Amino acid sequence: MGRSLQSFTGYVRPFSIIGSRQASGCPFSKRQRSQIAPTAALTDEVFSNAKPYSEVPGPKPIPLLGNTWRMVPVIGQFDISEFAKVTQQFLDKYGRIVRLGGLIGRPDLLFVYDADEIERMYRREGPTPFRPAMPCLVKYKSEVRKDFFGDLPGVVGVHGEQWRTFRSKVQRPILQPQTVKKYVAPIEMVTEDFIRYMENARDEIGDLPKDFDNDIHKWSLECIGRVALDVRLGCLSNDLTNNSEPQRIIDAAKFALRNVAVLELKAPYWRYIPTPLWTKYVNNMNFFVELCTRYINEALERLKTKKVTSENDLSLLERVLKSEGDPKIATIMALDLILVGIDTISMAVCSILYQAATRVKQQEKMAEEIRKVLPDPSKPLTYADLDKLHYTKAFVREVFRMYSTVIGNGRTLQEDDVICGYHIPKGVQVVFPTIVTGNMEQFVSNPKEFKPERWLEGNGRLHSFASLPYGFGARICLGRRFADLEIQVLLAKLLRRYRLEYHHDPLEYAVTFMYAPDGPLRLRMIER
Ligand code: HEM
Repeated sequence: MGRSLQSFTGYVRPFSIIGSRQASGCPFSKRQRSQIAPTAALTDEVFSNAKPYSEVPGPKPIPLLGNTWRMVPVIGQFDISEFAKVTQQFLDKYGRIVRLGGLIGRPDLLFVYDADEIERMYRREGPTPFRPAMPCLVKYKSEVRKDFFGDLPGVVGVHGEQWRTFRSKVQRPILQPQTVKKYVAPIEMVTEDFIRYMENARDEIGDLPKDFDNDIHKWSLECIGRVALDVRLGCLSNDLTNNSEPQRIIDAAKFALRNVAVLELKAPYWRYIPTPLWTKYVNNMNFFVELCTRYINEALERLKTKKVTSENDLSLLERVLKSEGDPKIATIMALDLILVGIDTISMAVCSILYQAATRVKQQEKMAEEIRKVLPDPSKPLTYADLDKLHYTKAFVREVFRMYSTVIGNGRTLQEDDVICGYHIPKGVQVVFPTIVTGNMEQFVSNPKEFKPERWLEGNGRLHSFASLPYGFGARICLGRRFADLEIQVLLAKLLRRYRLEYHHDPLEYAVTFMYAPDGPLRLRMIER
């Protein structure tokens, strides 16, 4: 299934004057820092020298049909599941800035393939960057369940002051390293259960089942339940009945993953009438809202009798409950983390494990590093241990560069701008296709070579803004520290004891919601 353009740009952010802010989300931020100063203010002169918007190259819309048809599988020449290739084709055919206009019922998309320009735009973002995202969710939050979400509907699919106010309430506890440190042991426990689950799921030669990607989803659900709801959801149990709550949660997450793109791209009629798929979507979302509400109420009850001597005794959820005094904030925070924190990490892990299994030399280097840092496999992991896994982190970073899980980010222009010498009007949705820019010779030396060392050695070209897996600036991924933690714990635990292999037809990458290997992920797991 293809991921909709709207969702694609959904992983983007807006504009303002941030000055010298760094790509703070990245563990390699020092190295990644760009040498290029953010461009000075856009003067009248800059605008008057700019070429008009109408001259930006790009596919010309056909009268009546516009350009939308080009993205529709079967009739158009661009298959949405091949979106990574399409974005590359745009660059090859039209150059570093491409306008896709005439899209029925939506603003133009402007693809920018110039890392310097991308940097400039990110650095000039205002305090409330606008990442056009998830129209279904926007309608659900702002219309269907306005009764519940009210004036502080969270961060995902929310913009302007409402976004800023909500984000400022939850950002500190979520992003503080102290908070994340507290989750090393809980995530390790979930991951140990997952590895046991994998051991049981293997066949006699050690191959994992065809739908192993579903199992990875269960692990990520279990992780997010532990982080956002303070519970073990029980998704990794081997004998779930159809009606059990964990199975219903798994089904709801799967439904969201598979149907949002269909709703947003193929059948946007829900905007006007409540189609059956839309009604199912609303019921599915209601299920998540009820689930979060119930677990947050339980956490609130527990908190009433919990002995707390310092902030350090509190979980992330408890900190938000205590500091905000409004369980609604904690519920909506949990909901947002769940909505975007399952597929992203699952798809990233599918990609990372597949790359590890098919790159023997690099996998062995990771295993060696992990063995060195963790000589005793029975000793619980610490944050300090994880911090020492430099090569392993570089491997992950290199997977993100070459196979960008979130294929791009974007921002809706809130002011007119000059990009690559063209005057671009406000309202246009700018797309930063990291899947392409991370692989451009101009910004990365020998981009076709898979080389984790490039993130450690500091020689060669590596433009900070060519590959930004978690976005940048005020709207940067809120779950990135947890995402890094979950990935590192999984690799440390798994590769410490097992070798991963892959003995089937090579998997192609496709945009199946995110960018990930498409097909049965039959990894083989062999004791070291
Ligand atoms: C490897 C996994 C992940 C990747 C590649 C990823 C990537 C991204 C990107 C590119 C953005 C947009 C940032 C921007 O606009 O500049 C984003 C936003 C977001 N992510 Fe992640 N993410 C991942 C995992 C997670 C997880 C596990 C969670 C939750 C625990 C999460 C929660 C969020 C939230 C809430 C936002 C919206 C932030 C806002 O709009 O204020 N992400 N993510």
